[in-house]
Amino acid sequence: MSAEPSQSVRPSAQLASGTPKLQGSAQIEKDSILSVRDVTVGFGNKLILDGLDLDVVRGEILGFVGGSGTGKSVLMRTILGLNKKRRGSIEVFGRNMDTATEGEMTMVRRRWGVLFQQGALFSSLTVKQNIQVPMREHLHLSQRLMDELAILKLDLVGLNPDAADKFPSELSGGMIKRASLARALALDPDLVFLDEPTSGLDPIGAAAFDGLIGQLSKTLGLTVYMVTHDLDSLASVCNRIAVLGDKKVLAIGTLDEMMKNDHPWIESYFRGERALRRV
Ligand SMILES: Nc1ncnc2c1ncn2[C@@H]1O[C@H](COP(=O)(O)OP(=O)(O)OP(=O)(O)O)[C@@H](O)[C@H]1O
Repeated sequence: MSAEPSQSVRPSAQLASGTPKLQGSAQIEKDSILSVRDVTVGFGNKLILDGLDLDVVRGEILGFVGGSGTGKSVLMRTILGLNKKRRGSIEVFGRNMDTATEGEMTMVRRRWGVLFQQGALFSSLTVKQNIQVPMREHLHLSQRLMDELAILKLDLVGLNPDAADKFPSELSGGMIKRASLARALALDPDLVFLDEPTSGLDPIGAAAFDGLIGQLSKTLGLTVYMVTHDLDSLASVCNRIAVLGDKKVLAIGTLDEMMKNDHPWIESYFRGERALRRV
């Protein structure tokens, strides 16, 4: 995945609106549904994250950026419990992930959805069966009800019911992203993690996907944690942006605040030649 800001200029990229009213760090901590404190992750003798802090506020769309290989996916996987940390704590929905009981962990997993890079649909399952994987794991529903729910999820992400019986290999890139999002929404989550959701999409498809994320966030009250390299996504749907660098969150705030930040990487990302071309 390239670390370069997107070259494309979207048809209707604008500054995010509807930013939650945040009054300083105390308010952010109070409204936080994901709280990361002092998290340190390494592999062998290579330290990737060192004492990282982060809060994600209920209802916001947080864009997460950083140079290639800085650890954006590692952090997301650590939050999801797929990577071990060496130090620190992670609280999701008020539950400390180290001390939560198995039952509490199951409840937390039911309340989040994940869209991995490239969609990560099971290639041997149809779209409908993919959407039903989390339902089978967590719910006890009849096949008929799960079939109805799968069609509703497809509708939610703008796919026709006839996509239900297709295999991932029969879908376009944009349809794969939408089908993956439908699977991430299978259990009506409060929080979704999206790892580079618009990568590989053309500018019109990417703008439509951004629009979908914004609309779902608004109508379902979804909180969105989105790793992206896409400046248009950051500008059009993200309420806040976090920048990863030097093994930590270097800065977090609105796009306006990023535009004023004079850290060299942040400056070249948000005010470099490529970024300014999209203005
Ligand atoms: N399981 C692992 N074992 C060893 N090293 C790993 C492992 N997972 C990630 N890394 C290393 O951690 C570093 C950060 O990787 P990560 O995939 O999080 O970067 P990223 O910021 O998401 O990059 P990109 O924007 O290119 O996707 C890289 O140097 C990667 O090689």
